[in-house]
Amino acid sequence: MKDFIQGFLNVLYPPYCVLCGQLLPMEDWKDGLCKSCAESTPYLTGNRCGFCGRELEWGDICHSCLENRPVFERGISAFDYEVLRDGIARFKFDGSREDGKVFGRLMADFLLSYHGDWIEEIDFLTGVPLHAHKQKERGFNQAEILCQSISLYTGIPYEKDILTRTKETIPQSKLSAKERHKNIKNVFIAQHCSDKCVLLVDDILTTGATLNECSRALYREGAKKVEVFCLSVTE
Ligand SMILES: O=P(O)(O)OC[C@H]1O[C@H](OP(=O)(O)OP(=O)(O)O)[C@H](O)[C@@H]1O
Repeated sequence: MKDFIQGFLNVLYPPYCVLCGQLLPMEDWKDGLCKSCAESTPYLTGNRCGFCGRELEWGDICHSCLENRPVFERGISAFDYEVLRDGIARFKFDGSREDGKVFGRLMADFLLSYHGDWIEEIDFLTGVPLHAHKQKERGFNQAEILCQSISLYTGIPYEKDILTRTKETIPQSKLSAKERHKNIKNVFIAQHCSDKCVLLVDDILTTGATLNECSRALYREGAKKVEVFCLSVTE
């Protein structure tokens, strides 16, 4: 009976790979990934900017982070946004939380595989908050789902409600780079982070303005160190 119901659900909602979107026969479905993406997950590795994770030809910091030097200590991103564009849209805008849990699991795998040395010093993870109205409308906060999953697979504690977004802002995705910095200025407040090393999580880094403003708020409340971990970074 259970198999019958599962088979029926698979016809209604065929399983697909959260990374490439390919529809999958059940036997090829492996924890939300197709065989090819599971065997060769397109993580961002190699020489990367120490703040945003963009590829570098030389040096330690990309042009964009040199121009607007982030206040956070360092940062990493697991994927190129172009690879995840459709997947993030399914997660955030179609409400596919299960996809978000897989993304979080992949972030945990990326952290453990390539930046394992970060884990020891981190006191807790926290996510970029949505404004209460937007969270009600969306039904969830994408960063929270990522944090829960990262915490589950790495053992790093997840602390909710450390950051609050005090103003309902225009989505960054609708604005130019210059407007984004202005739009997000002073909209976050933080609590319960004094003397803590915080790993701040979000889904997309474009200008870095959002993560930077959250970091400012955390430092204002006495955080010892803020490090940033993003699911994806744009070109
Ligand atoms: O690096 P930045 O230039 O600051 O942009 C990144 C932010 O933009 C997106 O959110 P957005 O405000 O568009 O809202 P959303 O959650 O509805 O996508 C994304 O979720 C990040 O939080």
